Amino acid sequence: MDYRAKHVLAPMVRVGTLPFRLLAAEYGADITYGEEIIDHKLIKCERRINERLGSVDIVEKGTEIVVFRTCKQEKDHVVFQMGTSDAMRALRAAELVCKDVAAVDVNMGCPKAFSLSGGMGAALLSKPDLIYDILTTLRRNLDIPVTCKIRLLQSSQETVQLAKMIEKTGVSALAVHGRKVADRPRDPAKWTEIADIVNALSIPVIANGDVFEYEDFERIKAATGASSAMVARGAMWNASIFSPKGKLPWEDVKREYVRKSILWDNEVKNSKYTLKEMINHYSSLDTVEAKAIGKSESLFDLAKLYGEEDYYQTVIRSRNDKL
Ligand SMILES: Cc1cc2nc3c(=O)[nH]c(=O)nc-3n(C[C@H](O)[C@H](O)[C@H](O)COP(=O)(O)O)c2cc1C
Repeated sequence: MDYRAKHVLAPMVRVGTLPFRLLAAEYGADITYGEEIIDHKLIKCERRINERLGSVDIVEKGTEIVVFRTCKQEKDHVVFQMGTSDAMRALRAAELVCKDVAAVDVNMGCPKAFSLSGGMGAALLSKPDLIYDILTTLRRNLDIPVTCKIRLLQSSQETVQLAKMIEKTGVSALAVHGRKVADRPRDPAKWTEIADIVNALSIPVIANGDVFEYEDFERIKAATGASSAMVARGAMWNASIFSPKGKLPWEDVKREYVRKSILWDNEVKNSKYTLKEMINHYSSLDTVEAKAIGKSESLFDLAKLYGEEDYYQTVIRSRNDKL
């Protein structure tokens, strides 16, 4: 996969499942990351072809719990992001998905207690030997590109040193979220510190942080010199941020997301979460609509809420015809 001059959908837990990734790609995203999935979870799974949906499902063995769903439409641009703290476990996990995705990425930026206590996410940033071990193990054993996503360290000098070590592992690209571990989302992303990394590396850098409009893709690239730009919240609120023609009304995007959730049988909790994030940004959670989402227990409930019952029934009929 080529990581230059790309507009990238960032990994987002709960948000970045198949319907959202396909939506972002339809609007113009060149590369779409899936939500982070922990290796411990993945190694308990098996790969199943889902004939009814036309998807590939990674399912927890002995259950119907879908941990990761993908399909051939996105095979050449979807990135599987993993949480790990162990090279061999990371490899076992990656082997389960590597035939169905374009690349594998390791999350080295998550500041949440769950990740840190498991030695994953940002905990890796202070363990360069372990980073080296994980990335070289994946790279030597997989036929697809391997990348990682980091946050900034305390000083720019330290981040550059780490980034150079990461480059030596042979990764295909490095995504940099321009915030430090202790920074909050409202703190401005430090584009100048991303620029320091770009200047020191030869591999493509994907700059991430505070892209909220289509024009910001070029602004962050110009300010950092990065090859590509990645967006999280700006896309979560309105996935049409990727469209060069400008954003569509968020209500239209929201409806399209509901339809895609139905089409790909998305986990309803994830659809509810994503819809609420959109509504909270553009309107309020204190609305009839938001409260009705809260009470919805199924995709059919969401279909009813948005007047998409006919679409829902058509999808179900066509799935049943495939049996
Ligand atoms: C809802 C949500 C979920 C996220 N989940 C992940 C994740 O699974 N893996 C990851 O590396 N970063 C995750 N992030 C961080 C984003 O990928 C991104 O680095 C951060 O939000 C900064 O980009 P932005 O300024 O465009 O929002 C998440 C962010 C949000 C808002």
